[in-house]
Amino acid sequence: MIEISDKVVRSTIFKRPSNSYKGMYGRVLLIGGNLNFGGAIIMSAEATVNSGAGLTSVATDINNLCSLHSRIPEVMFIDWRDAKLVEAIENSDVIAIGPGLGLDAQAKLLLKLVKNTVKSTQTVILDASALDLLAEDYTLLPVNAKKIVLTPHQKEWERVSQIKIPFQEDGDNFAVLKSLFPDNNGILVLKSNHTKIYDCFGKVYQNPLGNPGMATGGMGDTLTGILAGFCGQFSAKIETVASAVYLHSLAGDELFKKHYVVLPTQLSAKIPQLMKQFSLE
Ligand SMILES: NC(=O)C1=CN([C@@H]2O[C@H](COP(=O)(O)OP(=O)(O)OC[C@H]3O[C@@H](n4cnc5c(N)ncnc54)[C@H](O)[C@@H]3O)[C@@H](O)[C@H]2O)[C@@H](O)CC1
Ligand SMILES: Nc1ncnc2c1ncn2[C@@H]1O[C@H](COP(=O)(O)OP(=O)(O)O)[C@@H](O)[C@H]1O
Ligand SMILES: [Mg+2]
Repeated sequence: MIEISDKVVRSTIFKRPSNSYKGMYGRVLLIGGNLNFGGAIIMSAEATVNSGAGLTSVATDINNLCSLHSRIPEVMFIDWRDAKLVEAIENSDVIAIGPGLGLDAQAKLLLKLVKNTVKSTQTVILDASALDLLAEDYTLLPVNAKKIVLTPHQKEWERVSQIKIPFQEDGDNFAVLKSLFPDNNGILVLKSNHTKIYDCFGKVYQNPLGNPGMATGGMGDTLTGILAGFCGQFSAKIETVASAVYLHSLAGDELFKKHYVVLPTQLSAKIPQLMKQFSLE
């Protein structure tokens, strides 16, 4: 097991060349946010924009349009019932699906659409409701993607893996990963107070940072947004995923020094400044 350190983050985040343009830093599509959980996908989107994605789009329920645009004008909106969504999936480098998605027929349809549309050049992140849908039907896993990142909290992983909490053996998690991803293209971010990240080749990173102030709804949605931003800009490998997890907790720890509770949106706002520091070190 490797403990994630500043060094991993420094090797991930690079100084941007002066001739940079938005097309170089990833087209990210986030899918989620039903009538009840619109805030979840808005928090993800805020994190994706703050973590430097070149272009961020959100496919969500039409009722979220005004709140999304008034909160984050940098983000483009797609009605998730619009047929244009297929094109949006095809044109994205990273697709993250799940925050606030829900478990109804529309949610299943969207996950199936992602599964049937993604190609071997794209990265897919599955979080929250998408993981619960996956636990009910493993054929929904978008195995054609170049990389598939699963980001369950403990309960979600229990449902997907059918291993009971507490997860004591890394070997059990590797076995499930191997069975889900015969092409070895999966990464597992098993979230907890000491999040662990596994690939299919036996590598495991552990996050030394984080704090109980982060036990706030939306904190995982925010991590998903950062992961999507990082995978869009930097290569979609385990070190990039580990860097996103580490930076999320580092931002949380900075806030926790002076705040009893760490708010996901305040954490997001800290990300650009931290990325700057790591790009200079
Ligand atoms: N503002 C919003 O709109 C929010 C919407 N959310 C959405 O709500 C939907 C349901 O997600 P939830 O995660 O609440 O529901 P889940 O039912 O998946 O998880 C909560 C349950 O898991 C148990 N649990 C055990 N270990 C846990 C651990 N380490 N961390 C978290 N829970 C643990 C809890 O006790 C609880 O019973 C998802 O679509 C999610 O994205 C949440 O992300 C919270 C914020
Ligand atoms: N006590 C804690 N210590 C460190 N990190 C925590 C703690 N509680 C929660 N977190 C972090 O917050 C996030 C919670 O994710 P999740 O449960 O999916 O939240 P949500 O679905 O509400 O957005 C994870 O990244 C987890 O590691
Ligand atoms: Mg979550």
